[in-house]
Amino acid sequence: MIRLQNLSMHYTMETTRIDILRAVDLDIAAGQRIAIAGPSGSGKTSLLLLLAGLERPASGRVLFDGVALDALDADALADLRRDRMGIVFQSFHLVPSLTALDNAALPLEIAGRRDARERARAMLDTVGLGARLHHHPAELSGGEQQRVAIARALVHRPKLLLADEPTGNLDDRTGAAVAELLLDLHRETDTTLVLVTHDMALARRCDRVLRLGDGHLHDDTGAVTRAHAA
Ligand SMILES: Nc1ncnc2c1ncn2[C@@H]1O[C@H](COP(=O)(O)OP(=O)(O)OP(=O)(O)O)[C@@H](O)[C@H]1O
Repeated sequence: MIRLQNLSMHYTMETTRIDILRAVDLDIAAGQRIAIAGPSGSGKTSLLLLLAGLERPASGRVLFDGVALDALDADALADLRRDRMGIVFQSFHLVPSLTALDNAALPLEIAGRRDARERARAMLDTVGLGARLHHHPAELSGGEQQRVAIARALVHRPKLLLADEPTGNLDDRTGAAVAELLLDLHRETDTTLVLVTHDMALARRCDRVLRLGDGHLHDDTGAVTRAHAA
Protein backbone atom coordinates (compact mmCIF):
# COMPACT_ATOMS: atom_id res chain seq x y z
CA MET A 1 0.00 0.00 0.00
CA ILE A 2 2.86 2.35 0.88
CA ARG A 3 6.21 1.69 -0.67
CA LEU A 4 9.41 3.63 -0.14
CA GLN A 5 11.78 2.98 -3.02
CA ASN A 6 15.41 3.92 -2.73
CA LEU A 7 14.33 7.01 -0.83
CA SER A 8 16.97 9.59 0.05
CA MET A 9 16.54 12.96 1.66
CA HIS A 10 18.81 15.54 3.23
CA TYR A 11 18.71 19.11 4.42
CA THR A 12 21.48 21.49 3.47
CA MET A 13 22.21 24.45 5.72
CA GLU A 14 24.99 26.63 4.34
CA THR A 15 27.92 24.23 4.27
CA THR A 16 26.40 21.50 6.44
CA ARG A 17 24.47 18.59 5.00
CA ILE A 18 22.19 16.54 7.25
CA ASP A 19 21.34 13.15 5.77
CA ILE A 20 17.90 12.06 6.90
CA LEU A 21 17.36 9.00 4.68
CA ARG A 22 19.96 7.15 2.65
CA ALA A 23 18.44 4.92 -0.04
CA VAL A 24 15.70 3.51 2.18
CA ASP A 25 13.34 0.77 0.93
CA LEU A 26 10.24 -0.14 2.90
CA ASP A 27 6.87 -1.73 2.25
CA ILE A 28 3.95 -1.01 4.56
CA ALA A 29 0.95 -3.24 4.03
CA ALA A 30 -2.59 -1.84 4.23
CA GLY A 31 -3.92 -1.94 7.76
CA GLN A 32 -0.50 -2.39 9.35
CA ARG A 33 0.62 -0.45 12.42
CA ILE A 34 4.20 0.77 12.11
CA ALA A 35 6.04 2.55 14.90
CA ILE A 36 9.03 4.72 14.06
CA ALA A 37 11.46 5.24 16.90
CA GLY A 38 14.93 6.77 16.98
CA PRO A 39 16.97 9.47 18.66
CA SER A 40 15.98 13.12 18.64
CA GLY A 41 17.04 14.70 15.37
CA SER A 42 17.28 11.38 13.51
CA GLY A 43 14.60 12.51 11.06
CA LYS A 44 11.39 10.85 12.20
CA THR A 45 9.23 13.93 11.59
CA SER A 46 10.92 14.46 8.24
CA LEU A 47 10.02 10.89 7.27
CA LEU A 48 6.35 11.52 8.10
CA LEU A 49 6.47 14.73 6.04
CA LEU A 50 7.79 12.68 3.08
CA LEU A 51 4.96 10.17 3.51
CA ALA A 52 2.47 13.03 3.53
CA GLY A 53 4.05 14.55 0.43
CA LEU A 54 4.84 17.69 2.44
CA GLU A 55 8.57 17.26 1.76
CA ARG A 56 10.16 16.11 -1.48
CA PRO A 57 12.90 13.47 -1.49
CA ALA A 58 16.29 14.14 -3.08
CA SER A 59 15.91 10.85 -4.95
CA GLY A 60 13.76 7.74 -4.88
CA ARG A 61 10.02 7.78 -4.43
CA VAL A 62 7.06 7.26 -2.16
CA LEU A 63 4.25 5.18 -3.68
CA PHE A 64 0.79 5.40 -2.15
CA ASP A 65 -1.45 2.63 -3.53
CA GLY A 66 0.82 2.55 -6.56
CA VAL A 67 0.71 6.31 -7.15
CA ALA A 68 4.09 8.06 -6.99
CA LEU A 69 3.76 11.20 -4.87
CA ASP A 70 6.49 12.94 -6.88
CA ALA A 71 4.33 12.65 -10.00
CA LEU A 72 1.58 14.75 -8.39
CA ASP A 73 1.42 18.54 -8.42
CA ALA A 74 0.66 20.55 -5.28
CA ASP A 75 -3.12 20.51 -5.87
CA ALA A 76 -3.25 16.77 -6.48
CA LEU A 77 -1.16 16.17 -3.36
CA ALA A 78 -3.48 18.38 -1.32
CA ASP A 79 -6.48 16.41 -2.64
CA LEU A 80 -4.79 13.11 -1.78
CA ARG A 81 -4.03 14.29 1.75
CA ARG A 82 -7.55 15.62 2.21
CA ASP A 83 -9.24 12.46 0.97
CA ARG A 84 -6.95 9.69 2.11
CA MET A 85 -4.71 10.83 4.93
CA GLY A 86 -5.14 11.96 8.50
CA ILE A 87 -2.36 13.57 10.50
CA VAL A 88 -2.04 13.94 14.28
CA PHE A 89 0.70 16.20 15.62
CA GLN A 90 2.36 16.36 19.02
CA SER A 91 1.06 19.88 19.57
CA PHE A 92 -2.53 19.19 18.40
CA HIS A 93 -2.62 21.96 15.71
CA LEU A 94 -6.30 22.73 16.20
CA VAL A 95 -7.77 25.96 14.82
CA PRO A 96 -8.12 28.14 17.96
CA SER A 97 -11.14 30.11 16.71
CA LEU A 98 -13.19 27.00 15.93
CA THR A 99 -15.13 24.81 18.36
CA ALA A 100 -14.29 21.14 18.85
CA LEU A 101 -17.15 20.27 16.50
CA ASP A 102 -16.00 22.65 13.77
CA ASN A 103 -12.39 21.51 14.11
CA ALA A 104 -13.38 17.88 13.80
CA ALA A 105 -15.68 18.63 10.85
CA LEU A 106 -13.01 20.58 8.95
CA PRO A 107 -11.74 17.85 6.56
CA LEU A 108 -15.30 16.99 5.55
CA GLU A 109 -16.33 20.66 5.27
CA ILE A 110 -13.37 21.29 2.97
CA ALA A 111 -14.41 18.27 0.90
CA GLY A 112 -17.90 19.80 0.65
CA ARG A 113 -19.63 16.99 2.53
CA ARG A 114 -23.11 17.96 3.66
CA ASP A 115 -23.02 15.54 6.55
CA ALA A 116 -19.76 17.01 7.88
CA ARG A 117 -21.07 18.20 11.24
CA GLU A 118 -23.19 15.13 11.80
CA ARG A 119 -20.24 12.82 11.21
CA ALA A 120 -17.91 15.01 13.27
CA ARG A 121 -20.39 14.88 16.13
CA ALA A 122 -20.47 11.07 15.95
CA MET A 123 -16.67 10.94 15.85
CA LEU A 124 -16.39 13.24 18.87
CA ASP A 125 -18.82 10.97 20.67
CA THR A 126 -16.56 8.03 19.84
CA VAL A 127 -13.53 9.77 21.36
CA GLY A 128 -15.57 10.60 24.48
CA LEU A 129 -16.09 14.29 23.81
CA GLY A 130 -19.82 14.35 23.17
CA ALA A 131 -20.17 16.84 26.03
CA ARG A 132 -17.48 19.22 24.73
CA LEU A 133 -18.73 19.92 21.20
CA HIS A 134 -18.92 23.68 21.57
CA HIS A 135 -15.72 24.22 23.51
CA HIS A 136 -12.85 26.03 21.81
CA PRO A 137 -9.36 24.49 22.05
CA ALA A 138 -8.36 26.92 24.84
CA GLU A 139 -11.32 25.63 26.86
CA LEU A 140 -10.19 22.00 26.58
CA SER A 141 -7.49 20.06 28.44
CA GLY A 142 -4.44 18.79 26.53
CA GLY A 143 -5.82 15.26 26.37
CA GLU A 144 -9.17 16.56 25.16
CA GLN A 145 -7.50 18.69 22.48
CA GLN A 146 -5.58 15.66 21.26
CA ARG A 147 -8.80 13.64 21.16
CA VAL A 148 -10.37 16.37 18.98
CA ALA A 149 -7.27 16.19 16.76
CA ILE A 150 -7.67 12.40 16.51
CA ALA A 151 -11.36 12.81 15.67
CA ARG A 152 -10.43 15.33 12.97
CA ALA A 153 -7.75 13.01 11.58
CA LEU A 154 -10.14 10.05 11.33
CA VAL A 155 -13.49 11.69 10.55
CA HIS A 156 -13.10 11.14 6.80
CA ARG A 157 -11.97 7.51 7.28
CA PRO A 158 -8.49 7.97 5.79
CA LYS A 159 -6.48 5.06 4.45
CA LEU A 160 -3.36 6.35 6.16
CA LEU A 161 -3.06 7.88 9.60
CA LEU A 162 0.25 9.59 10.38
CA ALA A 163 0.83 10.40 14.04
CA ASP A 164 3.87 12.36 15.22
CA GLU A 165 4.46 11.88 18.94
CA PRO A 166 0.71 12.06 19.63
CA THR A 167 1.25 11.53 23.35
CA GLY A 168 4.41 13.63 23.63
CA ASN A 169 2.75 16.71 25.14
CA LEU A 170 0.55 14.81 27.58
CA ASP A 171 1.18 13.56 31.10
CA ASP A 172 1.73 9.80 31.43
CA ARG A 173 -1.81 8.92 32.36
CA THR A 174 -3.48 11.10 29.73
CA GLY A 175 -0.91 9.96 27.16
CA ALA A 176 -1.70 6.32 27.91
CA ALA A 177 -5.44 6.99 27.49
CA VAL A 178 -4.89 8.79 24.18
CA ALA A 179 -2.61 5.98 22.95
CA GLU A 180 -5.28 3.42 23.88
CA LEU A 181 -7.88 5.40 21.98
CA LEU A 182 -5.67 5.65 18.91
CA LEU A 183 -5.01 1.90 18.89
CA ASP A 184 -8.70 1.10 19.48
CA LEU A 185 -9.77 3.36 16.63
CA HIS A 186 -7.13 1.84 14.41
CA ARG A 187 -8.62 -1.58 15.08
CA GLU A 188 -12.13 -0.37 14.25
CA THR A 189 -11.22 1.44 11.06
CA ASP A 190 -9.43 0.20 8.02
CA THR A 191 -6.54 2.57 8.47
CA THR A 192 -2.80 2.04 8.12
CA LEU A 193 -1.00 3.69 11.02
CA VAL A 194 2.49 5.15 10.99
CA LEU A 195 3.28 6.33 14.47
CA VAL A 196 6.37 8.25 15.57
CA THR A 197 6.92 7.76 19.27
CA HIS A 198 9.59 7.72 21.96
CA ASP A 199 7.28 5.60 24.07
CA MET A 200 8.60 2.06 23.56
CA ALA A 201 5.66 0.50 25.41
CA LEU A 202 3.37 2.08 22.83
CA ALA A 203 5.73 1.26 19.94
CA ARG A 204 5.82 -2.42 20.87
CA ARG A 205 2.06 -2.62 20.56
CA CYS A 206 2.43 -1.96 16.85
CA ASP A 207 2.96 -4.73 14.26
CA ARG A 208 6.43 -3.53 13.49
CA VAL A 209 8.91 -1.20 15.19
CA LEU A 210 11.46 0.54 13.01
CA ARG A 211 14.33 2.56 14.37
CA LEU A 212 15.64 5.47 12.32
CA GLY A 213 19.30 6.29 12.71
CA ASP A 214 22.09 7.52 10.50
CA GLY A 215 19.75 7.61 7.52
CA HIS A 216 18.70 3.96 7.80
CA LEU A 217 15.59 2.22 9.10
CA HIS A 218 16.33 -0.86 11.17
CA ASP A 219 13.96 -3.44 12.53
CA ASP A 220 14.00 -3.18 16.29
CA THR A 221 15.31 -6.46 17.63
CA GLY A 222 12.97 -6.50 20.58
CA ALA A 223 9.87 -6.13 18.46
CA VAL A 224 7.56 -8.48 16.66
CA THR A 225 8.51 -7.98 13.03
CA ARG A 226 7.25 -9.63 9.91
CA ALA A 227 8.04 -9.26 6.26
CA HIS A 228 5.11 -7.68 4.47
CA ALA A 229 4.44 -7.13 0.84
CA ALA A 230 2.79 -3.84 -0.09
N1 LIG B 1 13.50 22.54 7.37
C1 LIG B 1 14.69 22.12 7.84
N2 LIG B 1 15.84 22.66 7.37
C2 LIG B 1 17.04 22.23 7.82
N3 LIG B 1 17.21 21.25 8.73
C3 LIG B 1 16.09 20.69 9.22
C4 LIG B 1 14.79 21.08 8.81
N4 LIG B 1 13.88 20.34 9.48
C5 LIG B 1 14.58 19.52 10.29
N5 LIG B 1 15.91 19.73 10.15
C6 LIG B 1 17.00 18.98 10.81
O1 LIG B 1 16.89 17.64 10.41
C7 LIG B 1 17.09 16.75 11.49
C8 LIG B 1 15.90 15.84 11.65
O2 LIG B 1 14.78 16.59 12.12
P1 LIG B 1 13.41 15.87 12.51
O3 LIG B 1 12.51 16.90 13.11
O4 LIG B 1 12.90 15.13 11.33
O5 LIG B 1 13.93 14.84 13.63
P2 LIG B 1 13.12 13.95 14.69
O6 LIG B 1 13.74 12.61 14.66
O7 LIG B 1 11.65 14.05 14.39
O8 LIG B 1 13.46 14.70 16.05
P3 LIG B 1 12.67 14.78 17.47
O9 LIG B 1 12.59 13.38 17.99
O10 LIG B 1 13.58 15.64 18.29
O11 LIG B 1 11.33 15.40 17.18
C9 LIG B 1 17.36 17.62 12.71
O12 LIG B 1 18.74 17.66 12.94
C10 LIG B 1 16.83 18.98 12.33
O13 LIG B 1 17.58 20.00 12.92
